Amino acid sequence: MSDKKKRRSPRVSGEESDRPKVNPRRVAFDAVSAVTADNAYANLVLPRMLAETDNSGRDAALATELTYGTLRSLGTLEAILAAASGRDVRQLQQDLVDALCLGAYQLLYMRVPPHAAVATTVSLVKAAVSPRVSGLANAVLRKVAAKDLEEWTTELATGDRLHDLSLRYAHPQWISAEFEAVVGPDELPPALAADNVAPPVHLCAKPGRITKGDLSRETRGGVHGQWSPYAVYLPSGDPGRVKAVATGLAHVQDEGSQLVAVQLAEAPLEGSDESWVDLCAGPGGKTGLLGAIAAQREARIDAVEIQSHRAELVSKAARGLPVTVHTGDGRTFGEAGSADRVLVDAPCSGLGALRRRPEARWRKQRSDIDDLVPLQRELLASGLRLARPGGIVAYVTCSPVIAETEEVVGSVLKAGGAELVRPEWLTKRVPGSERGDFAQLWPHRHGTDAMFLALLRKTGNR
Ligand SMILES: C[S@@+](CC[C@H](N)C(=O)[O-])C[C@H]1O[C@@H](n2cnc3c(N)ncnc32)[C@H](O)[C@@H]1O
Repeated sequence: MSDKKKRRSPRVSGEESDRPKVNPRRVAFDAVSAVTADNAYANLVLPRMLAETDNSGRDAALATELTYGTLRSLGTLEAILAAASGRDVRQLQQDLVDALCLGAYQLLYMRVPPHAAVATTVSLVKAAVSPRVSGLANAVLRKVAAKDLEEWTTELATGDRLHDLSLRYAHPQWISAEFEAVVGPDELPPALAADNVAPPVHLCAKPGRITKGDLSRETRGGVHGQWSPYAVYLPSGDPGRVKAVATGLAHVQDEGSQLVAVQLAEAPLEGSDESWVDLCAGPGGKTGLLGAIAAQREARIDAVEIQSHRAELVSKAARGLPVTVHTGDGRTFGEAGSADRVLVDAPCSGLGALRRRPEARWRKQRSDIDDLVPLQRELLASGLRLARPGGIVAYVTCSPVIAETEEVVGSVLKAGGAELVRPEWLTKRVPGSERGDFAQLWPHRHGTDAMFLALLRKTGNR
């Protein structure tokens, strides 16, 4: 993404409120601008803009495809625009770059006829950027339109495999390198491609509250998930409108997140099994599922979250379940040796969920991971401190990156007092999920987020 230059806020209300309807391309432009100029999150800002501008049905679908697709592909679009314009796009004003990226996305990734993509983008530039640069926009987009995506990526290829794949599949090269270190070179292209496909909504039927069958009937056409005993795939529509979701009997949760939570509950354990801890609980997806399982087993959960607004979300997710929510630091929480099962769902880079957050890949940097690793180690060490001898700790990340996963676990194990347990409930259920002694799910293999799980048993005092 090019350098962000501050400028006016997106115009979806106020000055446009007297207009009967805002064009979906303009909505997409405003959403992309809010992301590039104001660091907004597309999945938060776009639904609000669509509602405020009365866009629904096909118009909303077009605005969504334009916004999410453009944001996902930003690095590749900017590289192509740089070649077509003969200049570094960072020299151009940001709102012009946003409009050009939207136009280039329609030319290269959608079936919009070239004359329509160019004409509508030039009109957008005139209205939303400045009539002075509409000629430049027209000239650049005509050059972009002269080749298709395959021809552009071939022309811009350098022969460096990782660079060329990153360009083709629109990922920063450092992320491709991190994925390749786990899946290897042959599986890298499908792993990258899967991040460019919007995921379906997965629901979790809380055990003891509603069955999968009843939930799928309520969703009218929802099908049972492939892996999790509680997953239902929502065919379409707003999950908030499903009655079971609105009443808390079910919740939205990626199937991979369900699997790692259930694996903690399914790990063999000798002795007492009544005191569970969820050490990084917000916003409460896994607490909700584990809380429902705990209720069936007469166990109870202490759920810890450092941010108070996220702790409130956990309380909401756990309503009616045997869960006590604490706002506090998981590194210092609780009494050593008191817990039978502990979940450490650590804050991480989130590189396993890039398909859900269109702009995320361009915002993250490798140094973010270096900043997270010490906290991840401390939280895992704290989880082991809380576990009683023989107790089980699940270390989970929504990232496959080696530094956040194997290396964190390896360094904490070095301190002694714990051993690895193979997550067999999960790996037997889900082919292709074994990663040495750990479990690793992938969007391209399993249709889930790329969740990592390590199971540890406390063997002595720490
Ligand atoms: C990956 S998210 C957890 C997702 C959650 N388990 C779920 O399934 O909905 C990590 C959470 O840990 C919280 N967190 C970060 N540092 C923490 C700390 N020191 N103690 C407790 N929670 C922390 C973050 O605020 C964030 O809500």
